[in-house]
Amino acid sequence: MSREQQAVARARKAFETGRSKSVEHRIRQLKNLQRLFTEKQSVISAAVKKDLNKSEVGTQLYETLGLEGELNTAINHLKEWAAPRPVEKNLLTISDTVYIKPEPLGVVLIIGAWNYPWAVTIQPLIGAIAAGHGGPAANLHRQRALPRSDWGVSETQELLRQRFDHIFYTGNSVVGKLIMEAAAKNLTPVTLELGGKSPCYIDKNCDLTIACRRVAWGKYTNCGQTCIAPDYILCEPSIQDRVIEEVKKAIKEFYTDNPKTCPDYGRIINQRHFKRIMNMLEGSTVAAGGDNEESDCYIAPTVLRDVKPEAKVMQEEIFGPLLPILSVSGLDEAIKFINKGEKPLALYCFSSDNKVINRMTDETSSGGFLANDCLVHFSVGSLPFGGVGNSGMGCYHGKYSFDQLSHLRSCLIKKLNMEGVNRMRYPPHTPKKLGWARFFILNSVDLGWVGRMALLAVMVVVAAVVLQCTAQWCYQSQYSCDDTCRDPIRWAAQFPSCGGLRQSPINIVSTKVHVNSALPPFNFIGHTNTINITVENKGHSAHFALPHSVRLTGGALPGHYRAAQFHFHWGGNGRPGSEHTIDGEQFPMELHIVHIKEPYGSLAEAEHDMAGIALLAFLFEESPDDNPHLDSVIASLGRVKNNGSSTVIPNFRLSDIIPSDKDLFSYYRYVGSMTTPGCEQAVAWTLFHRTLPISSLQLDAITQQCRFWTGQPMTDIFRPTQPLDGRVVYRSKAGAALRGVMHWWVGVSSVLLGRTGLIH
Ligand SMILES: NC(=O)C1=CN([C@@H]2O[C@H](COP(=O)(O)OP(=O)(O)OC[C@H]3O[C@@H](n4cnc5c(N)ncnc54)[C@H](O)[C@@H]3O)[C@@H](O)[C@H]2O)C=CC1
Ligand SMILES: CC(C)=CCC/C(C)=C/CC/C(C)=C/C(=O)O
Repeated sequence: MSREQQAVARARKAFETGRSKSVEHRIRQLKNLQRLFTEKQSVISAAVKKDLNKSEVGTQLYETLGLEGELNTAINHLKEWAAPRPVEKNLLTISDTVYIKPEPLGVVLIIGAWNYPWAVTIQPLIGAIAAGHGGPAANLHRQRALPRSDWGVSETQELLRQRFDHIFYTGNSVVGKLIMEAAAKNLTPVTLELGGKSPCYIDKNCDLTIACRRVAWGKYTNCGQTCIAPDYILCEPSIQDRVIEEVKKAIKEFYTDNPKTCPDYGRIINQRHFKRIMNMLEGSTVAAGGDNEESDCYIAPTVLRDVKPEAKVMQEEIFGPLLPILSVSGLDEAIKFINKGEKPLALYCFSSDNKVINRMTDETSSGGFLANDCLVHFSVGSLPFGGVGNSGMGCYHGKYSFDQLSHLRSCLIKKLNMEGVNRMRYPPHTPKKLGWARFFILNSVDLGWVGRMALLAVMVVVAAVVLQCTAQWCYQSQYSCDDTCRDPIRWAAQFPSCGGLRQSPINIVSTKVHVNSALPPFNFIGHTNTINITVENKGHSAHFALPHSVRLTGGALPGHYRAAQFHFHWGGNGRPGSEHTIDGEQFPMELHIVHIKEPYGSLAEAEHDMAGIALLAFLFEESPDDNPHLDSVIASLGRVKNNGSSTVIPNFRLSDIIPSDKDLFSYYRYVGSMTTPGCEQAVAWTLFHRTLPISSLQLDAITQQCRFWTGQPMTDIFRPTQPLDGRVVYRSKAGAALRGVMHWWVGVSSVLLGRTGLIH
């Protein structure tokens, strides 16, 4: 086994122990690394001094200071970074637990360059430890420093033959491609922090002294061997001389008249690079600097003027202290020039004019963009640092390092209930299910603070929608409606009252009814008033709303009642559709007029009272002729074909469709329920003997016009008859005395309450 294989095996074994997954362990490791920079600062600085002639202060300022900041950030935020991250949900997943769980990938190989040897290796290492990796194999390629731990090109090549879970590479683009090729063999993800030529546009509209000082600092720091150093200047010819003068002034200010002896001026890493940089001078005019000494790897801060795009120095990243100036006619040409090249790692623009800065950002692309300064974006831990295109892929710093080296695992934890909602995605697929799926999937729930505020409201909407999809009831005729709705025999599963012992409708066996002389005629109030009524398709039937002025007393009802609405139950295609049957006979249609006991304001309030709702029912019988009083009703149904649609019938009189109270003295009475969910057992039923006429043509017209909420034709809208369960059906006797009324009702109530008491 090679040294490299052993190192990788050790790292993998360490990872497989699972120790590195604990956040406490990661924080301990990061604190150990923190100690390295306090305890070994002078050793670190001395090593970098040997390599690059960086001063101790320079090493701290440009390398270790940033690392200390990164360590503090990681230690302080790790718990938060590593914690599961709840995400926005859609309506389909609102009741699930949906989150991102950051997980370590495994073993990470970090390959760094020599120019900032600590920054470019330890900074990704901080991310790797924070993300919970085992023992990352850091390859520190430094020529003179720490020789025994130095692994160079051949060791890196051997490492690349091993399998890793991520490779984080910093260096040039040519080697970057080799890294990616090696990684591809194992489909290992890569982060490539590469370089390239970072342009610097100086607009004539800016303070050139300040601009040139900042450019000079960015260029000559570390002797130009900085990945994000401004590679060359683009400016108009009119300002070139001033730019040269100002850069020269800054060089003198920073590095004295003799940079060679200045402790803050660095050296080229080796003679190979020295020769490479010196070769680039060929064909260009030196405007400042140019002095050099090969044995000392010294090249003075140098400015080149009137440089042509074809010049040698413009063919590759300089990575040394040469600053070429190229002429452009203005911003347009600068943008064109930049866009002709590869996408740079950094792009700099100096201008006092925001429009210039905005155009430069809008019309170009680069890893990072900095206006009116150089390099400092590297030190902002909250900004992702990385290239684009030829300057690299992936990014790091702060939380970005953690994320870059983590697997952001998508987790969705569902419960095994709520199966009804899932039906929209199970075959058979139908356009209706697709409609629901669109609604549930495309409506997201933002759980930000605003979202949290709105969550309650959303839950209500969702509950309503879920109910509609999972608990929506339907008539038997609709039952094929994607199997999401409940037909009458399953209403009770969702609406428990529907399984009660006082349910309606019933079959009335005429020979078993109890004739009761205490059931007097009714007293209709407002039935002859001319009113405008609103008709609405409610999805299961059409409701005709009645005003409060229509009222009802008498009929042995225990109080005064006001009308709420009337509706019809019908069949279809010649089939009968009444709800109640008499001696087993079903009638073509049935009219229900719903009344609420006073002082209740709504059905919901009335449903707690056993006689809170008074329902007057009329059966229709087929007649040879049309019933002209039904014309306006039939016409209005044609205007409310679809669920939710409504219309108005003007000048309507209830007395036109039902006989006057004088003619309605004969009726059946029993206590029961509403005939649609929730089947509230709060109804005093009155079914009149007197039937209403309707022709078969009218019946056809009624049953063929409307559609259910499911879109199907609204036919056979009746609930099958329910067991009597011991209840008594009474029949009124014409001419009954009014004084027996309360006595009758009290009698009925006590019988029912007694039964209810037995049941519970
Ligand atoms: N984007 C960024 O953050 C940074 C980018 N850079 C870029 O790096 C470049 C300068 O560094 P380099 O000269 O590349 O540094 P380098 O010569 O130190 O190479 C970088 C790493 O690649 C390894 N390597 C080199 N040749 C290899 C090969 N054939 N096979 C396998 N491994 C190999 C080296 O051992 C070293 O660890 C510049 O282009 C600079 O812009 C440098 C620092 C930071
Ligand atoms: C404000 C301040 C001290 C900023 C430091 C900017 C700087 C010189 C960063 C160096 C970045 C770096 C490590 C580049 C590289 O790898 O080439």
